[in-house]
Amino acid sequence: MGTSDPTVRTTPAVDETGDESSQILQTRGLCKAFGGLTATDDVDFGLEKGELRCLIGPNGAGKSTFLNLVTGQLEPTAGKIYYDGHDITEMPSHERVGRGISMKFQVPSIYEGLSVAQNVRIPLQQVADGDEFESRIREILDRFDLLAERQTVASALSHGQQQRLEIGMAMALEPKLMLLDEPVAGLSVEETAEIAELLREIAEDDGVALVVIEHDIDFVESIADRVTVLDQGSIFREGSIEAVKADPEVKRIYLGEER
Ligand SMILES: Nc1ncnc2c1ncn2[C@@H]1O[C@H](COP(=O)(O)OP(=O)(O)OP(=O)(O)O)[C@@H](O)[C@H]1O
Repeated sequence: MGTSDPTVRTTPAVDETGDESSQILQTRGLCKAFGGLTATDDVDFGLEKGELRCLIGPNGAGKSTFLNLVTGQLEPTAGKIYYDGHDITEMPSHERVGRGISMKFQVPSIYEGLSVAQNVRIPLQQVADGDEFESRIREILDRFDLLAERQTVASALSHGQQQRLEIGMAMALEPKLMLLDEPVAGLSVEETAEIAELLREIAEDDGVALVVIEHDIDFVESIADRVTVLDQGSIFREGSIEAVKADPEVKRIYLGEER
């Protein structure tokens, strides 16, 4: 599908010269089929280090499938995934986490029966020394505004606090790439604004690259450097939020969907 707007690309930013140093993540020809259904269709995706990219598209467009391929939860049918210059297509999921790819799922995957501090301790055990635990836990809880709740059992937190806790747990792993599936679904306006600010800080201050699946276009507008639109498993458009929002073809694929 073509467009006359030069700020909107119909093909993604893949560096064919082999100079991949500025990109933390690339996929080439990535495909995933579930039986006869192609959920990811020949996706060439490129993400700069420290970039905050939003992934949007209608229901069933293949957004979650794409993130699950990057984390290794799903195996591709074809294609390659490169992370920080290395081919990780065959790498097991836990090893990808160890190399700095962390995922935040839509439903908070926290340990509900444990305290807030104990939750943060779990990922820290993978990266920090024992004598650093207490100071690192305090640092993370302070940053994610959960210090007063350190002894609170996680199930008693508000939904917004649980989302912040899970992002804090993901940051405890010192990632280079964080993938988030609808991090503000069901949150209040205030909680959404807090998460938006945190994600911008994580990209700008920590230099972590983020891919965020999101349906809320106002939230996308408030955080994204660039936007990738998926439709029927393929990249449909890619560009600035302004250009993508103004594209009549993007509006067309969303027609009939409540946003
Ligand atoms: N494990 C699976 N087995 C079979 N089909 C699947 C599986 N996972 C996803 N699909 C199908 O693949 C397509 C893409 O699904 P996916 O969840 O990636 O889309 P999405 O863009 O994240 O959608 P939504 O916005 O509704 O979450 C859908 O048609 C879905 O039904």
